[in-house]
Amino acid sequence: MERPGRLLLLSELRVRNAAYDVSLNRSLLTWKKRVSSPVYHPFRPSLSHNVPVSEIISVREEEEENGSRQKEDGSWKKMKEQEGGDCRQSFTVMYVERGRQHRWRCAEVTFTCSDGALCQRWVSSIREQLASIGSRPKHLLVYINPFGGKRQGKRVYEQKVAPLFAQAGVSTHVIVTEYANHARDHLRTGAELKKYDGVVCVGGDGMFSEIIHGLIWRTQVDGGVDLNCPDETLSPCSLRIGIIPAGSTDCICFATVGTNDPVTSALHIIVGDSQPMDVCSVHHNNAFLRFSVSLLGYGFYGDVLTDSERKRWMGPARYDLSGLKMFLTHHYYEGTVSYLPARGTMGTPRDASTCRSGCAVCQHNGQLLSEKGEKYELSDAPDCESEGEWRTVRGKFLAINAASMSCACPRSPKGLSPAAHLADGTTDLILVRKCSRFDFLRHLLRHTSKDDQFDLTFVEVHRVRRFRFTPRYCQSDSDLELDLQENKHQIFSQICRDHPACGCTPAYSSWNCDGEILTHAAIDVRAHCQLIKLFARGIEEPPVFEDLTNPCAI
Ligand SMILES: Nc1ncnc2c1ncn2[C@@H]1O[C@H](COP(=O)(O)OP(=O)(O)OP(=O)(O)O)[C@@H](O)[C@H]1O
Repeated sequence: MERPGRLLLLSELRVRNAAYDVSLNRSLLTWKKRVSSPVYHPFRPSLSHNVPVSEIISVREEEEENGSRQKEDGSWKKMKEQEGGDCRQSFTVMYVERGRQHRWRCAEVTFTCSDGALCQRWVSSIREQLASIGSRPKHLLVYINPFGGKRQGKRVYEQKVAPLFAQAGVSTHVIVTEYANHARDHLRTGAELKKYDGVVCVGGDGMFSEIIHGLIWRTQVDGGVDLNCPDETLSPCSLRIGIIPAGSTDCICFATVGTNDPVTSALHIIVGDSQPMDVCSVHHNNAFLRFSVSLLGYGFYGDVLTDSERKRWMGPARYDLSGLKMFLTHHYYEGTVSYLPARGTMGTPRDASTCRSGCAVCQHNGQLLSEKGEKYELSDAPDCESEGEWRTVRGKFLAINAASMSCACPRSPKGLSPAAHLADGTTDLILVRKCSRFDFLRHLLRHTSKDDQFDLTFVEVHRVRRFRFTPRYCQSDSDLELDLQENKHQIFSQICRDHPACGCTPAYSSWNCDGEILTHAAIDVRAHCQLIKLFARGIEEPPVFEDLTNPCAI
């Protein structure tokens, strides 16, 4: 077998009339400027460029005629007449270049050689290497929500994404959705999934949610899995999902790529990245309700969503207004939370390190908890507090949040649970107990600061595999009687849920499930390890040394 470092080609080629030694092996394309004086100069810009073959987008041949050169796409590009009038051939390599804040751009470099046959060898060698990368998608199914965010989805796709796919030789079948849940329903029944290597959604988090609901549902039906049974082992989806951000909330894209930029996302799709991701299933009384990949929030975040839905006409400003209103209203809710802690797994919610590209915690826990591995058995149902590993907490809560990822977004760069992982098979259960408005404000402000979010006496956090919530009014009569003896005042909240005009705290809130309101408050949530895969690689650590002087980048 060929070793990755074996040299495939080494030639002297020209870049902008300067001589370069250019080499290609199975993993790297390198071009290094020939210097007349070998004396080391500390301030001379770097003269060597390395591009991993995995990050080459495409290579195209340029043909010269009478001092001009014709691109393969038929357009003409003026070139300086070569001295002596010798006929030269050139080819252009397009590759990924990293910019600031995890943005990727498409850069290109044109190599010129005097020998046409040599030029051909270079082009076909690079193409051979690209073709041997099995993870790159060739056929994609694309859904565009034309009404997401600022209604720019179609334009963003056509102007920024489609040309890149065409250059990289990726063919697409594009469906512009005509109504809500069009993409979900098409994936469930109509789509011929065998024809594709991946599904791309152009839109926001709501659109992504449609895609995963369609894809996971279809995978379970094809695999004979009963989604209504919360104890079923779900079948992982084989098709990867790409997100081209074009919504008003693009948190999933931000959390998995590190930026909300359509070009960056398109390049991650083209190079065939793969980022596994956990999905939580939400059930009520043995009936499937929804999937969640980011935030399940009861109390504060549920109320903000419910209120903001009534203010849709305001646009994204509605979230600020509803947030302020719900903060001032300061409702708290009673109930029982039972949870199954993650045992034997790496990482805790209070770790200083965060989930990054190639995360060791996700890799370790992924092997331990994978849906197919079944090495980790979930304990029996929590019928009584002492059974199995289940733990139970009762109380009055301002917020109950389950974060399956950090939930970082441009507004809250660290997110609700900064150390949560994308693919470790767990969710971070955050309980914010009843406290003063001032304390709750301190808690909320920590989403935007560097301070430890959980270092507050009224906040507790648990990394869990599964949890259940029962609001107080759903508890058994005997539970209620016991509670009423403890605090007679509670009976009014029970009455007040039917009489909101009296102004007392309502008895129950709603769950905000990735931006959708759930119809039931009593839910059973289970994390499914690495159920889906995205065309992403997680957030990359910034390079130790960045070559900012690359003269070939455009
Ligand atoms: N053609 C369509 N017409 C109306 N609604 C659609 C259409 N296609 C998709 N939708 C729905 O629009 C909703 C919002 O879409 P998306 O997430 O792309 O944008 P968004 O601006 O981020 O939305 P929001 O912030 O309101 O969640 C999704 O829940 C999706 O089901």
